[in-house]
Amino acid sequence: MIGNLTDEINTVLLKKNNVINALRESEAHFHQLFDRHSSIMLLIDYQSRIIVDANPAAAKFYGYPLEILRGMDVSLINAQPESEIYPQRQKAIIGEQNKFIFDHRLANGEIRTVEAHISIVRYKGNNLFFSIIHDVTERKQSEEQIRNLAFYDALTQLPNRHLFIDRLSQVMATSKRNGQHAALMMIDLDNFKTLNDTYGHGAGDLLLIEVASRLKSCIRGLDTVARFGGDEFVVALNELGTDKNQAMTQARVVAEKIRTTLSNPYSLCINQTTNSCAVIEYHCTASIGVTVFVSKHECQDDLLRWADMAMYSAKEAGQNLISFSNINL
Ligand SMILES: Nc1nc2c(ncn2[C@@H]2O[C@H](COP(=O)(O)OP(=O)(O)OP(=O)(O)O)[C@@H](O)[C@H]2O)c(=O)[nH]1
Repeated sequence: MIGNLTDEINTVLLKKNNVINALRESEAHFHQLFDRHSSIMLLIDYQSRIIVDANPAAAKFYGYPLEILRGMDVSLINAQPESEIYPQRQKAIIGEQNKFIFDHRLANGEIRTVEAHISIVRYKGNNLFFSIIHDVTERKQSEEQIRNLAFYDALTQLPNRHLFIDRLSQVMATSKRNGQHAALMMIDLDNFKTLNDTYGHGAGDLLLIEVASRLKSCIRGLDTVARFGGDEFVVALNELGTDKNQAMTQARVVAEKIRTTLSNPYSLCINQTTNSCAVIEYHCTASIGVTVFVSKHECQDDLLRWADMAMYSAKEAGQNLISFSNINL
């Protein structure tokens, strides 16, 4: 009887030892993998936000000695405010999301964009984030460049026609919702071709860049200015008054500001191919067509056509003028 019991106890103890050995072996395997892997890996206690463990690849990437990185508060690495990190952390804890984009600060102060693949592991009795980090800074920059090429004019950095059409839809939707008027302006430079023909394309480019900057200075943050192409620019004014006459006056004030600002002399640096640069003073004006609308039944094409027609009326009436479309009023 006692002999049987001793055998059973021995069997249980043997099994327990086997389990402990297996666990130790598995932990040793994990650590070997963790230490030798070329991917950046962090184990973070998500309660205290302390980096419990980091591998040599992480130390190399972040630029801290391993013994400093281990035990460091992860908020020293996070370059974003806690208010942005907190909701992400909660999603990782409940397993709703496991891939995140963060800005991480290296020891030398440089900010890198990283993609963190996070899973929850139990390690030495604690629940930890096991985070595998990929540096995606260059990829994000390329994506940003592609986005810029698709939506922004390369010369002036203003939104292009594509982005403007989208913004105009938003302006129309806002007007439909709140009953406030909005305005669309078509701005075309007068005799711009002469500048290109006289001083070269480079001088023309400089003027277009300056025009873009002056246009931006004439509008509010909620308005949009874009380059439609060539020497043609467009402006959308948002949230003008609900009263038609008031909205017309507001649009006229902005159009007049644009007209006078653009007609101020331009200092252009020509002959940029050589090291010397001759500065010329150039005068250029613009013809402006305006359509003021409260979005009910109008479609974008009509608005653009009306503003365009008004702009041509201004050109035909002698240039450097503002003309209002009255079709939709
Ligand atoms: N420098 C430069 N010129 C451009 C660019 N895009 C278009 N152009 C030139 O802009 C000019 C536009 O021609 P028009 O619309 O006839 O210009 P305009 O002389 O202002 O004529 P009006 O509008 O009737 O006053 C052409 O000479 C184009 O070659 C650009 O990116 N840079």
